[in-house]
Amino acid sequence: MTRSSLSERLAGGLVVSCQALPGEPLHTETGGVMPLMAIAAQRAGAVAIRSNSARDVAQIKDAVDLPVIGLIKREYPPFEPFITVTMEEVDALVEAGADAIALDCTLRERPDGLTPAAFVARIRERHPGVPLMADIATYEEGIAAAEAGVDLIGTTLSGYTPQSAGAPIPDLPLVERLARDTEVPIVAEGRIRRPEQARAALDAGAHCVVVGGAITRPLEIATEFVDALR
Ligand SMILES: CC(=O)N[C@H](C=O)[C@@H](O)[C@H](O)[C@H](O)COP(=O)(O)O
Repeated sequence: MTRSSLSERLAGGLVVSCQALPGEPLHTETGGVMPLMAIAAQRAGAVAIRSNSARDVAQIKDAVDLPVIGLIKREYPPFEPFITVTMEEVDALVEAGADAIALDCTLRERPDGLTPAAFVARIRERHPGVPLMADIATYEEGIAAAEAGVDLIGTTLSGYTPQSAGAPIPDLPLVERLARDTEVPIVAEGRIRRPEQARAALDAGAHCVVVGGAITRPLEIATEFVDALR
Protein backbone atom coordinates (compact mmCIF):
# COMPACT_ATOMS: atom_id res chain seq x y z
CA MET A 1 0.00 0.00 0.00
CA THR A 2 1.45 3.36 -1.01
CA ARG A 3 1.68 6.29 1.33
CA SER A 4 -1.13 8.21 -0.36
CA SER A 5 -3.41 5.21 -0.88
CA LEU A 6 -3.35 4.43 2.84
CA SER A 7 -4.42 7.94 3.65
CA GLU A 8 -7.29 7.67 1.13
CA ARG A 9 -8.36 4.34 2.58
CA LEU A 10 -8.56 5.79 6.10
CA ALA A 11 -10.43 8.98 5.26
CA GLY A 12 -13.46 9.53 7.48
CA GLY A 13 -13.32 6.03 8.91
CA LEU A 14 -12.91 4.08 12.12
CA VAL A 15 -9.61 2.33 12.86
CA VAL A 16 -9.93 -0.28 15.59
CA SER A 17 -6.94 -0.79 17.83
CA CYS A 18 -6.72 -4.49 18.69
CA GLN A 19 -4.10 -4.80 21.41
CA ALA A 20 -3.54 -6.94 24.48
CA LEU A 21 -0.25 -6.57 26.32
CA PRO A 22 1.23 -9.33 28.48
CA GLY A 23 -0.77 -9.39 31.72
CA GLU A 24 -4.02 -8.32 30.07
CA PRO A 25 -6.86 -10.88 30.03
CA LEU A 26 -6.94 -11.23 26.25
CA HIS A 27 -3.19 -11.72 25.89
CA THR A 28 -2.19 -15.33 25.22
CA GLU A 29 1.16 -17.00 24.59
CA THR A 30 0.21 -18.01 21.07
CA GLY A 31 -2.04 -15.10 20.09
CA GLY A 32 -5.22 -15.82 18.18
CA VAL A 33 -7.51 -13.46 20.10
CA MET A 34 -6.69 -10.13 18.45
CA PRO A 35 -7.44 -11.51 14.96
CA LEU A 36 -10.97 -12.31 16.20
CA MET A 37 -11.31 -8.73 17.39
CA ALA A 38 -10.11 -7.58 13.97
CA ILE A 39 -12.71 -9.76 12.22
CA ALA A 40 -15.42 -8.13 14.33
CA ALA A 41 -14.04 -4.69 13.46
CA GLN A 42 -13.99 -5.53 9.76
CA ARG A 43 -17.58 -6.78 9.82
CA ALA A 44 -18.65 -3.57 11.55
CA GLY A 45 -17.09 -1.52 8.75
CA ALA A 46 -13.78 -0.41 10.22
CA VAL A 47 -11.31 0.87 7.62
CA ALA A 48 -8.12 -0.37 9.29
CA ILE A 49 -6.66 -2.08 12.34
CA ARG A 50 -3.93 -0.89 14.67
CA SER A 51 -1.99 -3.60 16.41
CA ASN A 52 0.95 -4.23 18.72
CA SER A 53 3.73 -6.77 17.98
CA ALA A 54 4.97 -8.44 14.82
CA ARG A 55 3.10 -11.61 15.79
CA ASP A 56 -0.28 -9.91 16.12
CA VAL A 57 0.27 -7.92 12.91
CA ALA A 58 0.97 -11.14 10.99
CA GLN A 59 -2.01 -12.98 12.53
CA ILE A 60 -4.36 -10.07 11.85
CA LYS A 61 -3.14 -9.74 8.26
CA ASP A 62 -4.06 -13.41 7.77
CA ALA A 63 -7.52 -12.91 9.28
CA VAL A 64 -8.80 -9.72 7.64
CA ASP A 65 -8.55 -7.79 4.42
CA LEU A 66 -7.79 -4.42 6.01
CA PRO A 67 -4.64 -2.32 6.26
CA VAL A 68 -2.81 -2.83 9.56
CA ILE A 69 -0.90 -0.08 11.34
CA GLY A 70 1.74 -1.93 13.34
CA LEU A 71 3.64 -0.89 16.42
CA ILE A 72 5.80 -2.37 19.12
CA LYS A 73 5.23 -0.94 22.57
CA ARG A 74 8.04 -1.68 25.00
CA GLU A 75 9.64 -0.45 28.17
CA TYR A 76 13.27 0.60 28.00
CA PRO A 77 14.12 1.07 31.67
CA PRO A 78 14.74 3.63 33.08
CA PHE A 79 12.59 5.21 30.36
CA GLU A 80 8.79 5.09 30.24
CA PRO A 81 7.18 2.82 27.63
CA PHE A 82 7.84 3.87 24.04
CA ILE A 83 6.04 3.00 20.82
CA THR A 84 8.40 1.69 18.11
CA VAL A 85 11.74 3.41 18.70
CA THR A 86 14.28 1.03 17.16
CA MET A 87 15.06 0.01 13.58
CA GLU A 88 14.89 -3.66 14.64
CA GLU A 89 11.28 -3.10 15.62
CA VAL A 90 10.51 -1.31 12.35
CA ASP A 91 12.15 -4.15 10.37
CA ALA A 92 10.16 -6.77 12.29
CA LEU A 93 6.85 -4.98 11.65
CA VAL A 94 7.59 -4.52 7.94
CA GLU A 95 8.57 -8.19 7.72
CA ALA A 96 5.29 -9.13 9.45
CA GLY A 97 3.34 -7.32 6.74
CA ALA A 98 2.38 -4.07 8.45
CA ASP A 99 0.93 -1.58 5.96
CA ALA A 100 2.10 1.35 8.09
CA ILE A 101 4.26 1.79 11.17
CA ALA A 102 3.32 3.85 14.22
CA LEU A 103 6.34 5.54 15.78
CA ASP A 104 6.91 7.40 19.01
CA CYS A 105 7.37 11.04 17.98
CA THR A 106 7.17 12.58 21.43
CA LEU A 107 10.01 14.92 22.24
CA ARG A 108 10.96 12.92 25.34
CA GLU A 109 14.52 11.76 25.75
CA ARG A 110 14.72 8.53 23.77
CA PRO A 111 16.68 5.40 24.65
CA ASP A 112 18.84 5.87 21.50
CA GLY A 113 19.28 9.63 21.95
CA LEU A 114 18.03 10.33 18.41
CA THR A 115 15.40 12.92 17.59
CA PRO A 116 12.16 11.61 16.05
CA ALA A 117 13.07 13.50 12.84
CA ALA A 118 16.44 11.71 12.59
CA PHE A 119 14.75 8.36 13.16
CA VAL A 120 12.11 9.12 10.51
CA ALA A 121 14.90 10.01 8.04
CA ARG A 122 16.66 6.70 8.72
CA ILE A 123 13.45 4.73 8.23
CA ARG A 124 12.75 6.56 4.96
CA GLU A 125 16.18 5.51 3.68
CA ARG A 126 15.66 1.88 4.60
CA HIS A 127 11.92 1.48 3.89
CA PRO A 128 11.08 4.33 1.50
CA GLY A 129 7.53 3.27 0.64
CA VAL A 130 6.23 2.48 4.12
CA PRO A 131 3.69 4.96 5.50
CA LEU A 132 4.62 6.34 8.91
CA MET A 133 2.23 7.46 11.64
CA ALA A 134 3.68 9.73 14.32
CA ASP A 135 2.28 9.12 17.79
CA ILE A 136 2.49 12.42 19.65
CA ALA A 137 1.26 14.00 22.88
CA THR A 138 1.52 17.76 22.33
CA TYR A 139 1.00 20.41 19.66
CA GLU A 140 4.77 21.07 19.38
CA GLU A 141 5.40 17.37 18.83
CA GLY A 142 2.75 17.29 16.12
CA ILE A 143 4.31 20.24 14.31
CA ALA A 144 7.78 18.67 14.59
CA ALA A 145 6.44 15.39 13.20
CA ALA A 146 4.83 17.20 10.27
CA GLU A 147 8.17 18.88 9.54
CA ALA A 148 9.88 15.47 9.73
CA GLY A 149 7.65 14.35 6.85
CA VAL A 150 5.44 11.67 8.43
CA ASP A 151 2.27 10.56 6.65
CA LEU A 152 -0.16 10.65 9.57
CA ILE A 153 -0.10 12.27 13.00
CA GLY A 154 -1.96 10.60 15.87
CA THR A 155 -2.84 12.22 19.19
CA THR A 156 -2.27 8.79 20.76
CA LEU A 157 -0.03 9.84 23.63
CA SER A 158 -1.82 12.97 24.82
CA GLY A 159 -2.24 12.65 28.58
CA TYR A 160 0.38 9.92 28.91
CA THR A 161 3.57 11.99 29.10
CA PRO A 162 4.67 14.48 31.74
CA GLN A 163 4.46 17.25 29.09
CA SER A 164 0.80 16.46 28.37
CA ALA A 165 -0.41 15.68 31.88
CA GLY A 166 -3.95 16.93 32.47
CA ALA A 167 -4.83 17.17 28.76
CA PRO A 168 -8.55 17.06 27.87
CA ILE A 169 -10.10 13.57 27.51
CA PRO A 170 -10.27 12.94 24.62
CA ASP A 171 -7.90 15.65 23.38
CA LEU A 172 -10.08 17.10 20.64
CA PRO A 173 -8.62 20.60 21.07
CA LEU A 174 -5.25 19.12 20.04
CA VAL A 175 -6.87 17.45 17.02
CA GLU A 176 -8.44 20.74 16.03
CA ARG A 177 -5.25 22.82 16.37
CA LEU A 178 -3.10 20.35 14.46
CA ALA A 179 -5.70 19.88 11.72
CA ARG A 180 -5.80 23.66 11.29
CA ASP A 181 -2.05 24.22 11.30
CA THR A 182 -0.61 21.29 9.32
CA GLU A 183 -1.28 19.64 5.97
CA VAL A 184 -0.62 16.16 7.40
CA PRO A 185 -3.79 14.11 8.10
CA ILE A 186 -4.55 14.03 11.84
CA VAL A 187 -5.65 10.79 13.45
CA ALA A 188 -7.75 11.28 16.57
CA GLU A 189 -6.61 8.57 18.97
CA GLY A 190 -6.64 8.08 22.70
CA ARG A 191 -9.38 7.78 25.30
CA ILE A 192 -12.28 7.99 22.84
CA ARG A 193 -14.99 6.01 24.65
CA ARG A 194 -18.24 6.80 22.87
CA PRO A 195 -19.51 7.08 19.29
CA GLU A 196 -20.45 10.75 19.80
CA GLN A 197 -16.81 11.51 20.71
CA ALA A 198 -15.61 9.76 17.54
CA ARG A 199 -18.05 11.83 15.50
CA ALA A 200 -16.90 15.01 17.27
CA ALA A 201 -13.29 14.16 16.42
CA LEU A 202 -14.09 14.11 12.71
CA ASP A 203 -16.01 17.35 13.10
CA ALA A 204 -12.91 18.83 14.79
CA GLY A 205 -10.90 18.08 11.64
CA ALA A 206 -9.58 14.56 12.22
CA HIS A 207 -8.85 12.54 9.08
CA CYS A 208 -9.93 9.33 10.83
CA VAL A 209 -10.50 8.03 14.35
CA VAL A 210 -8.79 5.22 16.27
CA VAL A 211 -10.72 3.52 19.07
CA GLY A 212 -9.09 0.82 21.16
CA GLY A 213 -10.09 -0.02 24.71
CA ALA A 214 -13.75 0.97 24.33
CA ILE A 215 -14.09 -1.79 21.72
CA THR A 216 -11.37 -4.36 22.38
CA ARG A 217 -10.48 -4.23 26.09
CA PRO A 218 -13.30 -5.98 28.00
CA LEU A 219 -11.58 -5.39 31.33
CA GLU A 220 -11.76 -1.62 30.75
CA ILE A 221 -15.36 -1.79 29.57
CA ALA A 222 -16.55 -3.99 32.45
CA THR A 223 -14.71 -1.80 34.96
CA GLU A 224 -16.60 1.27 33.72
CA PHE A 225 -19.92 -0.50 34.34
CA VAL A 226 -18.85 -1.83 37.75
CA ASP A 227 -17.66 1.63 38.78
CA ALA A 228 -20.96 3.14 37.68
CA LEU A 229 -22.83 0.79 40.02
CA ARG A 230 -20.78 1.63 43.08
C1 LIG B 1 -0.94 5.34 25.44
C2 LIG B 1 -0.73 4.07 24.69
O1 LIG B 1 0.20 3.37 24.94
N1 LIG B 1 -1.63 3.79 23.71
C3 LIG B 1 -1.56 2.55 22.98
C4 LIG B 1 -1.15 2.83 21.60
O2 LIG B 1 -1.20 2.13 20.67
C5 LIG B 1 -2.80 1.69 23.14
O3 LIG B 1 -2.68 1.10 24.42
C6 LIG B 1 -4.18 2.37 23.06
O4 LIG B 1 -5.15 1.36 23.30
C7 LIG B 1 -4.49 3.02 21.72
O5 LIG B 1 -3.75 4.19 21.59
C8 LIG B 1 -5.97 3.39 21.52
O6 LIG B 1 -6.38 4.24 22.55
P1 LIG B 1 -7.66 3.90 23.43
O7 LIG B 1 -7.49 2.47 23.92
O8 LIG B 1 -7.63 4.89 24.57
O9 LIG B 1 -8.87 4.07 22.55
